[in-house]
Amino acid sequence: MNDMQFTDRAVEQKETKIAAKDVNVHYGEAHAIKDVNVEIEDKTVTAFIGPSGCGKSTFLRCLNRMNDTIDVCSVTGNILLDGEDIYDKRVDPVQLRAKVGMVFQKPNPFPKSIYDNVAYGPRIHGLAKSKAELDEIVESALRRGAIWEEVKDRLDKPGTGLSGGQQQRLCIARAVATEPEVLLMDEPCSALDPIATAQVEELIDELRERYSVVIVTHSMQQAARVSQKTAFFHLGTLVEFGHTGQIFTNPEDPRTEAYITGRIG
Ligand SMILES: Nc1ncnc2c1ncn2[C@@H]1O[C@H](COP(=O)(O)OP(=O)(O)OP(=O)(O)O)[C@@H](O)[C@H]1O
Repeated sequence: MNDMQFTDRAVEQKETKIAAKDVNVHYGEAHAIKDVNVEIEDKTVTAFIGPSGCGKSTFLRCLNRMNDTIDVCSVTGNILLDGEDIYDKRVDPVQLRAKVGMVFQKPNPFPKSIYDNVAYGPRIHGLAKSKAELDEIVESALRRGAIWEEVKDRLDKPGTGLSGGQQQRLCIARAVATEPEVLLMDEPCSALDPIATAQVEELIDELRERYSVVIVTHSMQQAARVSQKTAFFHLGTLVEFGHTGQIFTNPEDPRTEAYITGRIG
């Protein structure tokens, strides 16, 4: 692990954005997440790592109630966003997902123009009062997605006509267009080539100035490059959570050490 680069060695404590308390997730009889407690900080990139099937994506989906869409899935415990329980029955999941945006493994632009991909969320949430205001929101989101320069002359062309890496940055622009507070990313680079991966990683580093970012990744190099905090999951349990540098260089739990040295997974 000595060849890894870490983004931020400063041990700077940020405010808690999301607090998970005693979270358990079942798919029918299968117990996928076991008593997870964790505090995710604002303006920080947190990486979820661990072997395939350990529950990273399941836990990520708890954070914006995406698991609600899976019939057999039940979630217990509390997940607080700025101290408010997101599973409270007064919370509208659609509003919640505007605040806690998500970017998926495979870029999934809508079959619409580049402009409409980004304008969709702001339109349904009534964020713009005029066409000029909507234009501004779209431009600003595409800039934050680091793709404005590449698409500004073809905003009316289909989003699906872009390269994979451009599509993923468009999806990031779409996610930030509704002014989220948290961005969840489920292996956002796994369908991208190394150049597009580097661009998205650079973008993730910029996004943390404004958002709390949580990224699921299979690549320990990626976790080391982009995150300040790392959570290691194993068999549905959160085994270890701490500063990325500490997790990779001086893990406390033998299971974490076995994973990062390639002995499990
Ligand atoms: N929709 C579902 N229905 C039933 N079981 C599921 C469902 N999604 C996940 N699981 C189960 O929950 C467990 C955790 O899966 P999950 O996808 O969260 O793991 P993961 O760590 O993200 O894996 P990977 O790295 O392979 O994506 C696995 O045993 C998986 O089979």
